[in-house]
Amino acid sequence: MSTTKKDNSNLKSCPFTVTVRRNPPRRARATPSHGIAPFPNEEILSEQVSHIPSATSEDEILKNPSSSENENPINPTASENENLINPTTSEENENLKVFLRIRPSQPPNQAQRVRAKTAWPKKQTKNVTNNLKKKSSSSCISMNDSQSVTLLVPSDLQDAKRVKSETYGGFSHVFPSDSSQLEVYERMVKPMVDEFMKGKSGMLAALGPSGSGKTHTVFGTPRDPGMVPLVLRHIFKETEASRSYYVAIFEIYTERGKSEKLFDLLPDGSELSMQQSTIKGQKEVLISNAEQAESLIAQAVIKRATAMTNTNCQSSRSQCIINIRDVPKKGKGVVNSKSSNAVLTIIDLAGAEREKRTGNQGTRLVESNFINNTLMVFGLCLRSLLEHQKNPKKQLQKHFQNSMLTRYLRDYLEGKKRMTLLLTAKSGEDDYLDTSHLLRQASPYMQIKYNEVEPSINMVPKKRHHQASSIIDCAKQSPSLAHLKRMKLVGEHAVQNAEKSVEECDTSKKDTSTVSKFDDSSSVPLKSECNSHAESERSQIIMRNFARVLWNVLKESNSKLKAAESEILGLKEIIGYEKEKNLELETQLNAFRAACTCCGGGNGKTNIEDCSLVDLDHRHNLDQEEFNAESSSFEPRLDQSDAEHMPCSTCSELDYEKSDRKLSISLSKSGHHNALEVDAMDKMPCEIFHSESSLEPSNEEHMLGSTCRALEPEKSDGEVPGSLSNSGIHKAFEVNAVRTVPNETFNAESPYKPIIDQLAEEHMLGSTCMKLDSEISDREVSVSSSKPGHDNSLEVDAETFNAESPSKPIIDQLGEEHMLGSTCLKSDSEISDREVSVSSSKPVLDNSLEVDVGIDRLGEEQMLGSNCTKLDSEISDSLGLFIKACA
Ligand SMILES: Nc1ncnc2c1ncn2[C@@H]1O[C@H](COP(=O)(O)OP(=O)(O)OP(=O)(O)O)[C@@H](O)[C@H]1O
Repeated sequence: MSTTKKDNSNLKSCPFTVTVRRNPPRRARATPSHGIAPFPNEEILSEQVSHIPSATSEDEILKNPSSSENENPINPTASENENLINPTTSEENENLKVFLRIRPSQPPNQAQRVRAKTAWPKKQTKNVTNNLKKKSSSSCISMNDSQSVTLLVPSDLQDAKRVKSETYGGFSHVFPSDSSQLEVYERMVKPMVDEFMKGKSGMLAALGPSGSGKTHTVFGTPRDPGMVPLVLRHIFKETEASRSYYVAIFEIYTERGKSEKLFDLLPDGSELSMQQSTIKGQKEVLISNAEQAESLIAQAVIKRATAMTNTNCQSSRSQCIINIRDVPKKGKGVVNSKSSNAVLTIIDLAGAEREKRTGNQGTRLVESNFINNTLMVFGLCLRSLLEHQKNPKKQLQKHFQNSMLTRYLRDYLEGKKRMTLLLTAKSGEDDYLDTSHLLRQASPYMQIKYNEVEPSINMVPKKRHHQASSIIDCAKQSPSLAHLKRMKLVGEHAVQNAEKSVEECDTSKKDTSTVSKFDDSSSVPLKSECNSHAESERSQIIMRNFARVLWNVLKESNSKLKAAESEILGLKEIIGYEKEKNLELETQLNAFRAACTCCGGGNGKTNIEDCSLVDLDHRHNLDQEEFNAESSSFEPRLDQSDAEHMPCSTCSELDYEKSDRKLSISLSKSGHHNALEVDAMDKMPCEIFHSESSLEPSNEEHMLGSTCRALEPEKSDGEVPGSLSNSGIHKAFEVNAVRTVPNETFNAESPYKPIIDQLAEEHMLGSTCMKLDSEISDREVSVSSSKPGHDNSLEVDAETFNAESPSKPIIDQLGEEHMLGSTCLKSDSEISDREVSVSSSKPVLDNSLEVDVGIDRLGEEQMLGSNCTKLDSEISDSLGLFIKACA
């Protein structure tokens, strides 16, 4: 009652309320002039309430429904005051009925509790908490009369957005927050049920934001049953012995937002499928009493997908559809005039959700998107229907195709069948946006007219009579012609009815798809004719569509085939090219082998003259596998890809101008360690080679490239042996340049080992691995690369005459690539005689090339390709050529 008082006060203030009409189509309709009480004052309301059966009088209502509607004192639509309270006139029946139910605001502590239980605490911002405090203190919606409401803008929004209050009218009825389930049933659902009992199909859909009371209205609670249980109670009270009902209940749900799915909510129900507007495999349960039906519904509700959100602790995550179908029982030749296949559909739509409000995340958010999307499509369908009705030039859009729900409800959404909408709204201040959105969206739907709805049951026998009489003739004609002719007999809505009858046949077929107990003696011949007719048409359509789809698929696969063919051609070309390349490489390899043989193979010392014949320009093209396969003691092992440019620059530059010398370079790679060791052993009194340098992995990159070592054995004769070994994972490549000159001036040996990390090797040798200038003294320089296990090391040892300078740059695997590639060694032996030996050995798993230059797998190709060993051999041209050949 307190709410009523509040509503009354709101009513008084109504004339002073500024009404903002944002969009003309949304404008509230003028209040009908035919004597609607402006607002149900307290007396009227109390009178109404007294009429509305309480829990005790419920049975009473259900006891007397068989009495004529006009005699039913409980049904306000039939009472004398009907027009005063419920403005549904025969005219208005043409329109889509939109009811509005306002949910009572929750007590603050209850609201708090709901949120405390929420699964998404993170999204509870300060604003929400503040709003919570304000909540229930004031209402955002006030009833003007039983058909209109005013939406009051909360003060904070008023200030911020200068939004004004809005009035929405024209509702079939507005249920205040204190209205009971029975009242709602009586006013809204009972007329539908009555029509259903007469054989008219009908549909009721509950629409509204999350937590606004849709599920409560549709299903209710055991103590306060909702529309579905009340409908079932009603129909079973009224049921004649010859009638039975089938109940089907299913939901449309999205699983992780992937696709929409249908689930049968009946016991033993499973996933269903949908073809066009028909649900396949849907079960129906024959119910014989209200208790059985209610327990069935209760079980289904338990099975339904629900989850906790910030707005509702048990929020529906799916669109739930309940079908109650009226099927006449087998009678002994008695035809029930009321027999029909009318279906009463009640839909509890999932609530529209605003992310801010619900605080949904993850799966909930995906579901939320699905729900909102479906509702949007639902709204679009109705809007399109409205626009089409207003302006027939505007085509009826096929929005219904965009969701399962709308596909299923196509007839309703295209205005072919009557539907009723129940809008549920929350009245809290913080619910303003939700409520405003709902009313703005849905209130125009009440302008939708039903001019082309299916004929009532009274027409059916008539129509069927005509049909029956013409069927015999029609059977002889072509099915479609017969069909059209048959439809012409129906009357002024001939064409419409022609379509409808086919649809009806379809629908009846749909409806009876899974029911085995169907029997109607009166309509069996007609039905079977109709069914076969529809069946053939449908199968034609299906076949046509199937052929079209098949054609498209074939076209697609044909184009794919063509693309694949052209790709194959391209690949063939590449293969041909690769083969050519391979052949070329093989010839080079053979030439190389010949050259190696001339060197005596293995560790034998190089015959410079012979080796000079070997052309090393293409060594980087040599395939490593081929190398490995037949590498004897004299085979440089080249890396597949990394070594490509290594020899391109200056692997080693040796100037043997005056002195004898020995140069050895070795690269080893073992375990996870890569090292490039450069040992320069010179026989010079090597002040130069007294340093030992170990390079950290990260910094190694250019170290050898820049200042590895410069050796210039210019005066002495030299011997340069090089070796590369590669054993399975173990590879070693050694380059030794040994120059022996009787002049034993230098006793210093300078083995210096810059140790370079795998990653850094790439450029190390690429720049200036070593520059050895042994201008005066004889010396011995050895460069070796070995790679045992996963360990790579490149060692360059340079030994001068007597002095041994321990300088070993150890370079890691990846760094080898350019280290040797640029200036690994540059040896110029201009003046002195020298001996260069190149050897590569590979005993099964072990390859070693003991030449002057030894390069690891990764680095070999480029190293030797460019300037691995650029021997300025004015004295011996063949030396340089031979070292190239090694690559
Ligand atoms: N008229 C009402 N009287 C009493 N309680 C109500 C009423 N309407 C709703 N409620 C209560 O409000 C809560 C939310 O209602 P309900 O679950 O029906 O909302 P909903 O619109 O179905 O939400 P969703 O779309 O998230 O499923 C429930 O606890 C319900 O009992």
